[in-house]
Amino acid sequence: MNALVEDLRTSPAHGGAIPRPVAQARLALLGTGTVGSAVLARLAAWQDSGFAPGLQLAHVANSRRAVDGEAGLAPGLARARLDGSDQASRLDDVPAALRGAGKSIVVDATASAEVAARHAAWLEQGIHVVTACKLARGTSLAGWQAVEVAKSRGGSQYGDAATVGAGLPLLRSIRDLRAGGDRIHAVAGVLSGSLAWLFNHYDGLRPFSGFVRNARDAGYTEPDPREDLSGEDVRRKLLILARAAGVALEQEAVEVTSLVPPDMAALGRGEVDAALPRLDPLLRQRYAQAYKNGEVLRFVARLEQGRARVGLESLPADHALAGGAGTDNRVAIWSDRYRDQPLVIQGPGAGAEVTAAGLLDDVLRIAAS
Ligand SMILES: NC(=O)C1=CN([C@@H]2O[C@H](COP(=O)(O)OP(=O)(O)OC[C@H]3O[C@@H](n4cnc5c(N)ncnc54)[C@H](OP(=O)(O)O)[C@@H]3O)[C@@H](O)[C@H]2O)C=CC1
Ligand SMILES: N[C@@H](CC=O)C(=O)O
Repeated sequence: MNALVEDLRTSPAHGGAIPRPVAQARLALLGTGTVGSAVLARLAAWQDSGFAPGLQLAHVANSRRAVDGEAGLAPGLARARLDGSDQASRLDDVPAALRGAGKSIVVDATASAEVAARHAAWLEQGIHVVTACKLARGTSLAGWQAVEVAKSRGGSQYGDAATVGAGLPLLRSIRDLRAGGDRIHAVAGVLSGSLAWLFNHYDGLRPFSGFVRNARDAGYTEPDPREDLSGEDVRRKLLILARAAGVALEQEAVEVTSLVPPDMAALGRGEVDAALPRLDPLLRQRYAQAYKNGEVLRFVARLEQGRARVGLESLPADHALAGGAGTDNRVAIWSDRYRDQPLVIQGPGAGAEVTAAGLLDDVLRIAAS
């Protein structure tokens, strides 16, 4: 914490977390990797402190196994129960596992297209979906529309705060502005936590590929880091933001400039790590050019005048989009209200804990609604 700012946790006025009276809700957690494990850890801490006692963990699954708990699984023991389970993971089993008193909520902490393809069907059955995965709303326009239709047919809610900015109040702000009668004019910024981290750390001396491995090991990248490096993950985030802003873009409408050379894009997933050094020459050259101009590299997404694009830019170091540190996303939003000076939202845009917190904020909101 910044030494100039008083840490409120040490202030006598600080009362800690307020126990939250939520109506009963049954959760199915899909995915127990980087993000899913942090969801379990947060639920376990809540259980110990008595926060949100109405939440019950009814089903936990990864791609291989599943475990059910009619009376609720203890979040702190769920991983061990899952590892010892001989029940196969089957998405068809999820609705039955959620049956019972209270609201039913699927928490999608996977990067799976197969799981994303179920979101609309679950919503249509009245099961709420909270997701970190962008594949249902951030790919085809038809997929986005299917979620909208299913929500209204099922009277269900879709929690997507964690899909952009790892839970930063980006989608919420855009929706609140529109709900207040504003029109969004433009959105521009750094939307990738891993690419932010990479370009905040890369020094042009040590190989870029080494930094990619560090970002992956820290849990910032997608399970396949090419999703980040190719700009595809940022394309999805920009599409989700654009659609929330009222711009119904098809995915092909976003111009994406990838950092991944074609020979690396064609490799199987298991071959990617050894091939990462193929990134190094291009990045060394782009860094040297920017450095010579007194500039910095940032991977920027822009939605301006109906045009959407994503790619690496060389920006003056004092440019409005060049600020931030670590995994910070930094996004500027122009609207009727913020015409000259944009609304700027900045904060960590990747990482297990912030993403899990974003997911569970949506769970609490839905459970309490
Ligand atoms: N990491 C971050 O900072 C952020 C991530 N996200 C999003 O969160 C999602 C998860 O990312 P992350 O945790 O890093 O990924 P991981 O690869 O660490 O974990 C993915 C999990 O999904 C499981 N899975 C895959 N298919 C299925 C299936 N059909 N049914 C049930 N579980 C399945 C995997 O199972 P198995 O263990 O068997 O392989 C694994 O446990 C991604 O969509 C990502 O975009 C969003 C914001 C930030
Ligand atoms: N890989 C993503 C994680 C969050 O969505 C990123 O780097 O931003």
